[in-house]
Amino acid sequence: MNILIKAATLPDGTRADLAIRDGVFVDAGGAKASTVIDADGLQALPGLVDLHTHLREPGFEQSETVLTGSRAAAAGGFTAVHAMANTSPVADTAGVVEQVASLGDQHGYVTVRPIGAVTIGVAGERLAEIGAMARSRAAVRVFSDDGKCVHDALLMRRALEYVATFDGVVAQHAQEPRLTEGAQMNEGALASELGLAGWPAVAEEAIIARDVLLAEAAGARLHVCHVSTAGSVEVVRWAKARGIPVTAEVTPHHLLLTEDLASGYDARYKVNPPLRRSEDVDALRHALADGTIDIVATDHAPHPVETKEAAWAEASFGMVGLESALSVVQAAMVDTGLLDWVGVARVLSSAPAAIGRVDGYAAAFQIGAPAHLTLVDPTARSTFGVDHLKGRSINSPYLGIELPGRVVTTIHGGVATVLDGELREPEEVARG
Ligand SMILES: NC(=O)N[C@@H](CC(=O)O)C(=O)O
Ligand SMILES: [Zn+2]
Ligand SMILES: [Zn+2]
Repeated sequence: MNILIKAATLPDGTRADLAIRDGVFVDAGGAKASTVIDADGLQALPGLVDLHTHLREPGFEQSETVLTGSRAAAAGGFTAVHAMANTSPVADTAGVVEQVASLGDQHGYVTVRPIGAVTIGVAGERLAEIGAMARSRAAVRVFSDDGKCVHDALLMRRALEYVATFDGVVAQHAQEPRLTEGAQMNEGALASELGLAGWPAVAEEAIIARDVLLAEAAGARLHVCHVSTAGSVEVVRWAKARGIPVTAEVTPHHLLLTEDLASGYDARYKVNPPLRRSEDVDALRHALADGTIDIVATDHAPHPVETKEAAWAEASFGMVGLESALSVVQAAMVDTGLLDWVGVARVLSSAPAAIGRVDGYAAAFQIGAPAHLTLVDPTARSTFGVDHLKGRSINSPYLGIELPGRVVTTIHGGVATVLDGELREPEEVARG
C-alpha cells in the first residue's frame, strides 16, 4: 500500500506532505501513490501508544478480545497497546504472553505488547516467570499485577531487582490493600453522605513513596499506573528531583472527571483508583504539562453491561477509554492551553513507547521510520455515543457528552486501519 498524505499539519505546526511505501515514510517528492489522503486542516500525530490496556483475552472474551480491543484502539488513533496481565489464565508465563502477542499480529490493527504479571496468578505471593517472559518471543519489558497492588515489600524489591537485569520496568497499581478494604469511591464528605466506603488518597501515596525508595535501592525502573491524587504528584516530583528512575501515568478520566459524578450512583463512574476532587484534577493536569507525569494511559477496562448496571457497591470497577482518549486529552489539556500538539505527541506516543521499549516511535515522520500515524480533525465536535465505541463493551463515562476532536485516519506500519473515520475490516487490512 502506497499512501500519500497531502498538506498535513505536523505536531510542531509546520505543513508537509507525507509519503509511505513498504511500511515506512519515504521522500514525498514525486511519490506515486495508490491512496491519496487530503489532510488539509488535519493534525498529524505519531501513532498513539497505550501503556495500559485491558484486552481481556484469554478468559474474559465477553468483555473484550484482542481483536475487538485492537479495533477500539485503531479507532482511537492508537497503533500500539500494552495488554494488561489480569486475564484468565493470568499472563504469568511465556506461553500466555506469546499467545496474546501473536493474536495481535494476526489481526494487524495495532502492535500488541503483552505485559507480564509480577506474581503468579497476580496473587501477590510468589514471583512469576519474569525472566522467561522477557526472553520469550513476546520480549516482555513491562511487568504488572494491575488490578492488584504488589503490596509485599520484599516481593516488590525482588521484582525490581530482577527486571533491572534486562532493562524492564515494574508498573505498580499503587493501592495499599488494608487502607482500601471495601473501598467504593474517593474518601471524603461525599462518600460519607452517599454511604459508600472511602478510598483514601494516602493508600495510593504511601505505596508510591515506598516504591520510589525501593526502585532507588534496586537501581530499577518503576512506573506508577493511574496516578490520581495531588499528593501522589508531590511524591513523584520529589523522586524525580532525586534522580530516581520513576515514570508516571494519568488516565484521561482522571484529567476530566471528578468524584461528584458518583452522586447518582451510576456505576459507569466507578473506577479504580476512584475519581477524585477538582483540586486533584488540577494538580494532575499541571503535572502532565510540566513533565512530572510522563504519559497519558487509557486504563481501558471493558466490562459487560450486567456488571456495570448493577448497584454501585456490586458493580465492577473500570471504564473503556481507547476510543475517547485523544478527545479527552484535547479537552483537558489542549483546549485549556496547558499542552500543545508536540506535548500530546510526547505524552501519548513517544514517551509511552520509550517506557515500554517499543521500537519505531522515537523518530516520528522521519524518512525510513515505520509509518505509524494518526490524523485528527481538532475542529470537529460531536456528542459521544455508542457508535463511537468499536470494542465489545460500552462502559464509557462520556456517552451523551460533547467532546472535541475526531480521528479521521490511523495508519499502522503503512497500513490504513481507519480511513475517512471508518475502521477497515481485517481482510482489507491484510490485502493492504
Ligand atoms: N481500573 C479499573 O477500575 N479496573 C481495571 C483494573 C485496574 O486498572 O486496576 C480492570 O481490570 O477492570
Ligand atoms: Zn490498576
Ligand atoms: Zn488497569
